[in-house]
Amino acid sequence: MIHLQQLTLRRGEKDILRGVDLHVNQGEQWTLLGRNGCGKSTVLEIINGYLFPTSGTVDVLGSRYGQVDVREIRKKIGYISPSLIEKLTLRDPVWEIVVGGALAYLRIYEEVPDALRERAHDELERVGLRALAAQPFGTLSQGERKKVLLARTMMAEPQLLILDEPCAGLDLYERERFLDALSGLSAQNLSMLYVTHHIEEIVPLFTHVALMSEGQIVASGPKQAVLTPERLKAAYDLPISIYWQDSRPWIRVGEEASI
Ligand SMILES: Nc1ncnc2c1ncn2[C@@H]1O[C@H](COP(=O)(O)OP(=O)(O)OP(=O)(O)O)[C@@H](O)[C@H]1O
Repeated sequence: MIHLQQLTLRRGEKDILRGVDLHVNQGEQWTLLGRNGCGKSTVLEIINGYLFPTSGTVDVLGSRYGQVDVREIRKKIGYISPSLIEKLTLRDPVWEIVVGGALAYLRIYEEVPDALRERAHDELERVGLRALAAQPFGTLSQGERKKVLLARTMMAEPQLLILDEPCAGLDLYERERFLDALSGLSAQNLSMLYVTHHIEEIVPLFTHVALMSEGQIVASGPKQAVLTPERLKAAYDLPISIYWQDSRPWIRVGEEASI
């Protein structure tokens, strides 16, 4: 699904990426963790074809970037970036925002076929928001808006879902509802790459973790193998205790590493 090999990205005097390797296979659901500024969003922008590495190779959904029209690949990728909400029109009804995902439009200016309108309502149903379909997008809570983005993204039937800190700014309740909605969407033919600062967001849905530090992936693989106190300490420069409950990790910052 995603194969990044030895990616580097240099901007001026700064090496933003310093040899990133990442291999995401079909049916795997990944989270990408790392401190502020370590290069996570840059990696996502490269995968979406908005940034090009200085060196290294990028293969996404079987195509090598540089040899294909990335706009074609982008149609198969659902990308929920922090700036997406700002591009949408707050007075548009929720169902129209969702329909826009199928047409790759930010606003709808044409008659929407009934079948598409129905699909938008079905996607809203999947994330538990059908009742809000006619409401202006701007009247929804932050958590509801994030779930609308999810429904919108699924309209394009992506094979890859890339989410950059989708739960940022959500309260505990909204965060859990969002993660439930995301878990409800998971399917064998959909892979995810989810960036977060919060280890407890690595719900059972997620199978793999990549840990980034200073422009490199310092560990990657099945989540239980990667999320060890030693590795987290190295990545975050803090003593961190971790314990698992129902395949979900919880952390505590502190010296006593044996919870
Ligand atoms: N155009 C640019 N020119 C110079 N430096 C840049 C440019 N774009 C990004 N950077 C730097 O690259 C580094 C990585 O940024 P990036 O946004 O990928 O980090 P991140 O891990 O997503 O951070 P955060 O968790 O804070 O969102 C940062 O230090 C940032 O300042």
